[in-house]
Amino acid sequence: MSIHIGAKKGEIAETVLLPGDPLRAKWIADTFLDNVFCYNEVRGMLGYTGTYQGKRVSVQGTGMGIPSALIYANELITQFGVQNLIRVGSAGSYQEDVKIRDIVLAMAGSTTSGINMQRFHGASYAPTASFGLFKSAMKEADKRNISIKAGNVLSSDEFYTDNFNDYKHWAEFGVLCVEMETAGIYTAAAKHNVNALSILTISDSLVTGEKTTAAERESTFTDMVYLALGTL
Ligand SMILES: O=P(O)(O)O[C@H]1O[C@H](CO)[C@@H](O)[C@H]1O
Ligand SMILES: O=c1cc[nH]c(=O)[nH]1
Repeated sequence: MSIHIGAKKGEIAETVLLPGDPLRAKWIADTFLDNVFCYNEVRGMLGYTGTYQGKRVSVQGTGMGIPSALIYANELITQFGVQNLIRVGSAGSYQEDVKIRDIVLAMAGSTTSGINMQRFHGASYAPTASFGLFKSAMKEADKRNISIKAGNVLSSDEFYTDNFNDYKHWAEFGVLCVEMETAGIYTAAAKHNVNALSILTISDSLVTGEKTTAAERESTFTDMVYLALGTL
């Protein structure tokens, strides 16, 4: 057991899917996995292990934002030997051609978080996806005929910003969408020499104002889960 994860040694698989929402973790376990058991209820941040096509896999809620996600990423890697961290999250589109329910593979995670500025003494570190996981997800997307977008995403420290139009600056520099954890998870994975990938489904668009409902965000993003499970 670690401070925030109530699993015994060996109860968590080498590959863990990481939704921000713990109820999305439950939905993924209930919908896609066999032989499922719940290994974590600490703070309601549900974690499950099961099998997908005979292969062991876990799914663990991370909560929202880099500080919360880093607690789970660090404990999963250092206490439970996790090798592959695959975020399955929702994101807001910054680009006209990135539409609601589109899937984005995050090649890199820009961020407004201060964590890496502190760590690298004011210099700018570029957290990136693991190439192997990225290639596997692309291959699965081709196999399933799921169209994807890939590029830079913004991991923001704020959901509610003071100036809505600030997003346009990131958009001008090619950032595809905004979420709140990828840059932290990629950095933790790099530090510990394990693999990470963020697969994101567009839940709303800052460009058009369209939104999906909370229920939809919890439980209808099936293609992204198939891409994540396809990397096993
Ligand atoms: O749907 P999840 O995975 O939680 O991801 C996005 O949704 C939350 C904000 O509503 C943030 O965690 C953001 O990264
Ligand atoms: O962090 C997030 C997630 C979805 N949509 C947003 O606008 N921000």
